[in-house]
Amino acid sequence: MAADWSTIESLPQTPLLDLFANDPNRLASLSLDVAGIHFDWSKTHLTPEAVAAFVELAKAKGLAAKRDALFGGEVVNVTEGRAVEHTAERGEGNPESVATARASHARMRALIDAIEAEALGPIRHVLHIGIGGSALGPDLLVDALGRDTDRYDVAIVSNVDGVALEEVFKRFDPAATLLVVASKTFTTTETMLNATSALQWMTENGVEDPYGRVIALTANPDKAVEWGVDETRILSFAESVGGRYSLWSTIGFPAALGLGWDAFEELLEGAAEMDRHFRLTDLAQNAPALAAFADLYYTQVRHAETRAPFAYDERLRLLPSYLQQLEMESNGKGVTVDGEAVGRPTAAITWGGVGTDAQHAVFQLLHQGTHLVPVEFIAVIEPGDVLSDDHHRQLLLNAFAQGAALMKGKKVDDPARSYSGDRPSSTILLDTLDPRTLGALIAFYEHRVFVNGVLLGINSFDQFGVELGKEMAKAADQGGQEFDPSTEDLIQRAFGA
Ligand SMILES: O=P(O)(O)OC[C@H]1O[C@H](O)[C@H](O)[C@@H](O)[C@@H]1O
Repeated sequence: MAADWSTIESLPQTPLLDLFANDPNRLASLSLDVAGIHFDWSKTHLTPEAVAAFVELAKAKGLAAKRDALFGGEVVNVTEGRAVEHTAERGEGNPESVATARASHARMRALIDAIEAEALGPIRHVLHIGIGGSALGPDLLVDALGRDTDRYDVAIVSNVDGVALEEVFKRFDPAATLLVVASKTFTTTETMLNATSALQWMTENGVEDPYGRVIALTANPDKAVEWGVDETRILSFAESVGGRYSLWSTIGFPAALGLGWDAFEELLEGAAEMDRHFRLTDLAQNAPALAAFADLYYTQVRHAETRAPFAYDERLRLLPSYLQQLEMESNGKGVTVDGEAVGRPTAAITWGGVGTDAQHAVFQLLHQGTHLVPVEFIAVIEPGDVLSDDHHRQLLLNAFAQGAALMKGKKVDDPARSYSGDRPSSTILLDTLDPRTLGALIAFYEHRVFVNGVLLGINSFDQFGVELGKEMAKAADQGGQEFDPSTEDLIQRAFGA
């Protein structure tokens, strides 16, 4: 089979219900189970033939070699001349990098033991300050897994809007607060300003040695020292761990402290299990690869501009925003690794929400709107609540029924009340939501992003697109630079002459 996009573009476009009718084996061939997670792509337009064509394309794009290079610690982030080693944090990768990660985890564990033993005083509150990858991952973990623990009260603050910090100041006791400053670069404006204000709040409220209560999580320890953090409380991680891939590193500290060390280790083990699946399984049976094939089918062949994950589980309510950074910052690119224009759409816009809430708000567009939106349902079989079974039963049945309705549609005489159907969805069903399964789920998404990037020929691991806005904000702050009339007017209105 020719291994290019045209093969995939010329595949027959058969409606979903016909695909089921024509192939009694469809469900079995388009679903699989890995690491306590069931994946079902049978309600997408993928077919065994489409998968075979994508496997050929992946071969032509050198996916296997690129995957080996990723796990081998080679420089795959070419524009920044760096290896990409988040998998080493969970024990999978170049042995030297794995050893470095283990050593940094050991230091993190020792510090957590010391905090638990009250070496830094009677800590009850943990104020974690970071933004982007230094906040979204920890926030997801703590929110998803920390509901039933009373170990520590963890707050994650990212926004430079002082309102975000003030909310936490109102409920935290400064005398019992640990301040965690998380920044890979230790230069991010928002984080450094928030950290300074938090230190000031501690000082103003009588904490004698506020610096003694600061933990820094960073790949730039020198900057943390310069900022005043004692070396014994700097938990560094490797430069080769990207910001949006960093929750496995010491950036996961608030999760490890808030959930306990065993939970953090289980998270890493679950991710490692997905790593091994991704590294060792045939692409036709490989969960991250199949998910990426479905993504690419819709962006390239059906011209879908967005994709929408809906978490049918309150505990996973932060998953869509976590995925927005992971997917859009990684694959929202316009040039290939060789600097050429990609010439085809790259990442879909990731949006989504929480079920069942979203059904009563945005699902109208999914069922009858004019955009094709591949939907992803994420649900958990074991309930997170102890109320009557009705709650969880309603939650799951709604998720399943939505997928069925999108596919089946409904034709009636009144066009306003008709549903076209043939709208795709995939389902990700976790046995339970524990650290291990969540680790595997997040690693699945990471590798899916990687496969998308390789097939598109782009570098998923840089993010130069965020720089220009930062530069211009800095210039505006420093003054002396002339902007366009609109921007000048806005500055004038907000701050006067
Ligand atoms: O961890 P930091 O160095 O503070 O960076 C925080 C975040 O800001 C940057 O602008 C990037 O877009 C993100 O990828 C990064 O996670």
